[in-house]
Amino acid sequence: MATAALFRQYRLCSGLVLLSCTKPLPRSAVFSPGSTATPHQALTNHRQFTTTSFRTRKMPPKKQVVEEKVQLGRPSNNLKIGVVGLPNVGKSTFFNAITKSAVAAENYPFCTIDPEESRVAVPDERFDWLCEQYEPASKIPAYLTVIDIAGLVKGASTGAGLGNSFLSHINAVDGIFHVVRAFNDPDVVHVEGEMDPERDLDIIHSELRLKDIAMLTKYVDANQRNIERMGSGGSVEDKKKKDEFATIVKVREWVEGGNDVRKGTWTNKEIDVINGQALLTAKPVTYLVNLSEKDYIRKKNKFLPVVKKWIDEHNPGDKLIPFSGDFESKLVDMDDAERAAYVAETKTASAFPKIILTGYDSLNLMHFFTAGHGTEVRAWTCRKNAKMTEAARSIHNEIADSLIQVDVMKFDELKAAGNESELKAQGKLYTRGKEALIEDGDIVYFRSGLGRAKK
Ligand SMILES: Nc1ncnc2c1ncn2[C@@H]1O[C@H](COP(=O)(O)OP(=O)(O)OP(=O)(O)O)[C@@H](O)[C@H]1O
Ligand SMILES: [Mg+2]
Repeated sequence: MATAALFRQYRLCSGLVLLSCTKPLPRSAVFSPGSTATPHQALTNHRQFTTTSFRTRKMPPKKQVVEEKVQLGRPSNNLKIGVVGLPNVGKSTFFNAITKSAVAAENYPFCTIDPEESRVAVPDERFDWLCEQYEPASKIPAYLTVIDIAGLVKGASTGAGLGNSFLSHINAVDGIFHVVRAFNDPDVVHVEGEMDPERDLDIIHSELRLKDIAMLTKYVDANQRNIERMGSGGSVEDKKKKDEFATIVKVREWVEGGNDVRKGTWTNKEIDVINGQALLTAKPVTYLVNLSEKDYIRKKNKFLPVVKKWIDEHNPGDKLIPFSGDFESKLVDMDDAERAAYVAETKTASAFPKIILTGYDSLNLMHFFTAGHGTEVRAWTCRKNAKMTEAARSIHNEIADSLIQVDVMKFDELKAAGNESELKAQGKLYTRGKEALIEDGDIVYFRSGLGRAKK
């Protein structure tokens, strides 16, 4: 009763103080139940504070509004990466080994026709540490979805090989693992005859670009007359259509100039238009160079510098990772002890952890964790720079829609503290609002209107 009365008084008094001020009060000036100052004294203190501070303090610089950069690609937490390349270069061999699947991977071109999809766990030492700490009944890592796609040949964009439809399979993925053959095995047929990774890169690169040009041209042809009819004036809607048309023409010129869409510098408005077109060369690419086992173990292959040079010239900044389909297939078929012995004997490790992490990163993905003692430790995938609400959406829409606030532990601080109770005792359990950005590796607890977020 007494507390309620005090609280009412506090609200009334502080309301009075705040109402009579034009500027927000500094913390020290606000009347509070614990303070010995009366509301009047608090206000006087505040006035003294503001009068002196006007003389001595400079006005803070105006805050610059930084426009958030729109990202190329789908804004989803469930992105997929497709394995692309010429026929018979080892795409299905790679897919089988990395996803521990068993799709047909035989020595003849167009062995794969329909796309195959599978998931691979994203390796993360932080996840392993959390599992040791929380001893959960269920351990669910983050996953990357990989899709094995049929081989492309020269002229695919105009229907050659098994046709244009294969390019539409690439349309359905968000990023590309481009497999380049650099193993020289006369028994494995090469669709172009001789080995020549530079030519192979040119073929895939130009087929993807030609398909984009065809899609952009289709748009231009369908809209040109309409845009011309609009003239220079027009409604807001007309202006929007004209801007969109101008962007498409600009993007087509860029691609016709031999460039991939993802390497252009685009404004946010242009990116919105590009994202509406699902262009193939807008997708991020990681180049995977398939070596013989011998070359992979000795870390030497005459084609590697050629591929590197090609990437630097055409798509600087894109990642190149050498691997060996042969070596990886062998490792997958071994049991743990055999694998460890083979890795030690050859002094060579699998390229897969690096490939998975690079692919995941190229899609702008990261993960955060939920962890409960004895229950579940789980890594959830979301886009980099996601707000708490978007991150919550990767768990459940209803949690995102009724999110109130989030308890956050930082992984490094948790590890340094040793456990959750010690971390809390150190005051390092943070509360974040739903608009705050989530960071890679955060261990979170979403507090939503639904009650406690399911772990
Ligand atoms: N690093 C390697 N060294 C030697 N042979 C390899 C290597 N990688 C794959 N191969 C062999 O190449 C052949 C073709 O492989 P795979 O079926 O995986 O190719 P693909 O790219 O999926 O072909 P397609 O486009 O026809 O589906 C298989 O016989 C496979 O064993
Ligand atoms: Mg295949």
